[in-house]
Amino acid sequence: MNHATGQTSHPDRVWSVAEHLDDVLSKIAPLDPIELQLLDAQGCVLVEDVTVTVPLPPFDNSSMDGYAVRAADVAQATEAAPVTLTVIGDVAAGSGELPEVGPGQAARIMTGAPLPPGAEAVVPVEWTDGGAGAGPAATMRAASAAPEGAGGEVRIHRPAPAGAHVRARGSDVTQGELALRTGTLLGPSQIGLLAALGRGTVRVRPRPRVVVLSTGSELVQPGEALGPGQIHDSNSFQLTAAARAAGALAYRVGAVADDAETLRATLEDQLIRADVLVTSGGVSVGAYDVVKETLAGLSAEEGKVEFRKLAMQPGKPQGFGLIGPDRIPLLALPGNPVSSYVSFELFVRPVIRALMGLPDVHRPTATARCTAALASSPKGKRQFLRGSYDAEAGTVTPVGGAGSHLIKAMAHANALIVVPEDTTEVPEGADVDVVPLG
Ligand SMILES: Nc1nc2c(c(=O)[nH]1)N[C@H]1C(S)=C(S)[C@@H](COP(=O)(O)OP(=O)(O)OC[C@H]3O[C@@H](n4cnc5c(N)ncnc54)[C@H](O)[C@@H]3O)O[C@H]1N2
Ligand code: MOO
Repeated sequence: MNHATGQTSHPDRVWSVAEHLDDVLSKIAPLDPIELQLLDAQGCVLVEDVTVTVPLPPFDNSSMDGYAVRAADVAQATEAAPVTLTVIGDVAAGSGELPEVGPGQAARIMTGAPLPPGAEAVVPVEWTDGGAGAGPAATMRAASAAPEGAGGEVRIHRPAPAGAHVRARGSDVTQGELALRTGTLLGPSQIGLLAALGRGTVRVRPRPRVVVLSTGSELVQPGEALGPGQIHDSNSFQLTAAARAAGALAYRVGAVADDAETLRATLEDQLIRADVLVTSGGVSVGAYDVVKETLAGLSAEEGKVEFRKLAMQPGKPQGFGLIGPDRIPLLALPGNPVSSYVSFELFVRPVIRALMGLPDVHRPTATARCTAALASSPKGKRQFLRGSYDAEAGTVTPVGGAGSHLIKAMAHANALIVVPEDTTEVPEGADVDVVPLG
């Protein structure tokens, strides 16, 4: 369709991969941000600047299990001439009430516990006798087994200047500081920081809800026996898995028979829960190509889906448009299993990532030395062959042939080999572009 005029392009026009992709992406805007629970926001893009309301750490605390002391008290301590201090109590992590450490005193302190008033440094337990009166201690005894450790005396073997083994309030982030900038992709450590800052929810672009439905009267659900002429529906599983791998929340709808009314009703039902609709099958030129038949004839109110021929192999027939009251993007992919998967990688994955507001919507490409000759790529078409890519060796080996029904070869490949439109043959050992599939 021409955006300016709303006209449909000529049915004989052949679109390049880039033209189709540009047209699709030009109609996709990132989803509106929503507030999500932290773990639901993993993999999403942050849509707010997160500033620090409580510094981290929120209070001065010990980085070691040991004794909180006054620096001057222990300045002269050596193992030969230890300094003896009176232990006034325990400070455990989470302690609210803190003892005041006066001259000649120490408080036994645990990692993460607040530094009590009066104390300036922490002497690790290994630099003391641990209160046992013998040589250097290796460890503290559990308070439950030896409550007397919270009192008595401790001999300090080494000095500790002010600040030693103390993690100062705000030494990680200070109040008012920018912790995470809008546009940040939330991975595990960003989620950890948000939690540390006390954020229970966060504003992000959500994962798109992708509804996948396959069409074909020959399709049978895996697990069920095949009758004559039937095959198992593999596309809806492959595409749903691919949508999840791309970051979407994907829902698989059972295969729909080649019947226009059923397809129309199913699409109407699914529109409510979809940010993207993906169909497979029924887009070529056969007498039962019901996706094309149904969607090419939508009323202006229902939306518009255009069916095109692309200069690519596999994946020549493609449908794309916006349907329903909310104008939800619909991508109608060809039914051949390799065609539908390659089409997903090229067109649906970027749509999902654009909806999520991710900066890199396309997979990176690499150059690799092809270990075998590639013969007879169709002239004028961009061909996507399946390959086994070895990043370390910088090589790619074709897996299976060009047939778009070769499901096993696809499953044994880890990359697509791209043969440009003007190339029909690639000699063994030549460099080719590859798209590694993660
Ligand atoms: N006369 C012509 N015939 C065909 C042309 C053409 O230009 N002229 N194009 C061919 C190309 S290229 C493709 S790709 C396919 C696309 O066909 P459809 O999108 O209409 O898909 P179907 O006819 O429904 O199915 C094709 C093939 O794939 C199998 N299939 C379909 N759905 C599934 C599924 N969910 N799981 C597993 N396998 C599936 C189906 O049984 C067929 O074998 O058209 C060519 N024909
Ligand atoms: O274009 Mo079809 O997708 O080659 O098999």
